[in-house]
Amino acid sequence: MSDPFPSDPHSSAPPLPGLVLASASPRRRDLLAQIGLQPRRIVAAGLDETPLAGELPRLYAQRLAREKAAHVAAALDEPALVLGADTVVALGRRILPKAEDRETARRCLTLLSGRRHTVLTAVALRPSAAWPQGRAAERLVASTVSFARLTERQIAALLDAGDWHGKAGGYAIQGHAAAFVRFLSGSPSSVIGLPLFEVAQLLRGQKGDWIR
Ligand SMILES: Cc1cn([C@H]2C[C@H](O)[C@@H](COP(=O)(O)OP(=O)(O)OP(=O)(O)O)O2)c(=O)[nH]c1=O
Repeated sequence: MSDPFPSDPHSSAPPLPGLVLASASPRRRDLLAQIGLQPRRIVAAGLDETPLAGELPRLYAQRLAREKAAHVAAALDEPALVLGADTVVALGRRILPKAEDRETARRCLTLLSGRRHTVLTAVALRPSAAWPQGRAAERLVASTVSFARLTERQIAALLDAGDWHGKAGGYAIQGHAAAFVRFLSGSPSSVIGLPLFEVAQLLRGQKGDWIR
């Protein structure tokens, strides 16, 4: 039987672009899946994330999201829309580190105990050169999180839980720290790494049928 839908080798239609997630974060992949988006590819940018001297938290998050998306977009020779993001925990003008060891997480939790802080997530979209119809776009989302006062024993228990590893500010609101979060004002998905409402809005602003 002949193929009812033969592909036309002479078709001039451009190949469809794919969504590429420029992040090593499994949270970001899971958050995209939550709204029905599956990236065609996941490519970690692997950039140096050291803040510039005196860099303000908002500008830092925006710069990194932009750099992650642009870095991955520049390396692609296929039509693609690249999504980069960066999440920063800020105490006023101070940027708290991403906790890679227990002592850093302990220092962060001690600072956050009994206080309100800001969680900033910047997202950036960059089209690859092979998809010039795409538009560069970005958003910054700020949320406020208030922690209860933590005792030394409670901090030790949070550290033992281990889910602070690789998290901005040394805690995971989706993990054990939730037992100490008095309130969150803003975007829960943004605190975990990707503001889903804003990502959907940005995709709706692109040419093509990315999301309804
Ligand atoms: C505050 C907070 C942060 N986080 C996470 C989100 C981000 O993955 C991480 C902040 O580090 P990021 O540098 O934003 O992201 P990443 O290192 O995980 O991945 P990549 O740089 O490749 O994109 O902290 C939580 O999961 N829960 C929280 O409550």
